[in-house]
Amino acid sequence: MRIGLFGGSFNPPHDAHRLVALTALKRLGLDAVWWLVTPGNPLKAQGGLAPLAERMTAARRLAAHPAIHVTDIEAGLGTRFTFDTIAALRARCPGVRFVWIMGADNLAQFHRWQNWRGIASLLPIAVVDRPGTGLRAAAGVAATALARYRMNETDGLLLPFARPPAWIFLHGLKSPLSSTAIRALNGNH
Ligand SMILES: Nc1ncnc2c1ncn2[C@@H]1O[C@H](COP(=O)(O)OP(=O)(O)OP(=O)(O)O)[C@@H](O)[C@H]1O
Ligand SMILES: O=C(O)c1ccc[n+]([C@@H]2O[C@H](COP(=O)([O-])O)[C@@H](O)[C@H]2O)c1
Repeated sequence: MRIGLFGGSFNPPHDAHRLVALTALKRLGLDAVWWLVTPGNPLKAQGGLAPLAERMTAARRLAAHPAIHVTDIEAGLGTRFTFDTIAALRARCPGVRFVWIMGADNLAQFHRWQNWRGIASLLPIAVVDRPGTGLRAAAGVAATALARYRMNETDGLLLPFARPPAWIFLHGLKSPLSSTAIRALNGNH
């Protein structure tokens, strides 16, 4: 089993989340993508964060795909830091090949995540391009530090089997959508 882990605030979820998941499913040859709806991103202020149950319901409605599973696994595990979540999932699912999926904006600040080098040594990572952030991400601290482990974009199907550290930057269809913009439209910052 090859499973993509796509963590996010999903506050609210939008079509770009679905596009990222579908891109990863196809380009990495995954069996499924699990959306890990976070109880709260450790680096983001929690003001304005909708309740987890509300974000779960909206994410399930939006995902609507047999290979996308929307979960609140981090609430169940009692983890918030991605390193802890991945370590717990790997211990529970020894036969599964997990891949971490994130947008390019998160690669740009990946070096601020707790034990980010540890995350990169636990599992392969797929970064999906995002308008306005791709160049900054590709030249950032984490991308530079991990440069020698970057795989060719055409080798996506090999990524789930690669020994970490290993990562890939997927370009292709890009969506400008963001939860921030949707909250602003709804008058809810
Ligand atoms: N338009 C997009 N293109 C590529 N990746 C995206 C896009 N929107 C979100 N992502 C990625 O999806 C994951 C979850 O993102 P998140 O739920 O924080 O959405 P967001 O739109 O970035 O929210 P906010 O605007 O509140 O920061 C992250 O890895 C993020 O990089
Ligand atoms: O572990 C960390 O230190 C860490 C710091 C920032 C973000 N994350 C995770 O990154 C994922 C994307 O978060 P977000 O808010 O950009 O959607 C989500 O699963 C967060 O828990 C994790």
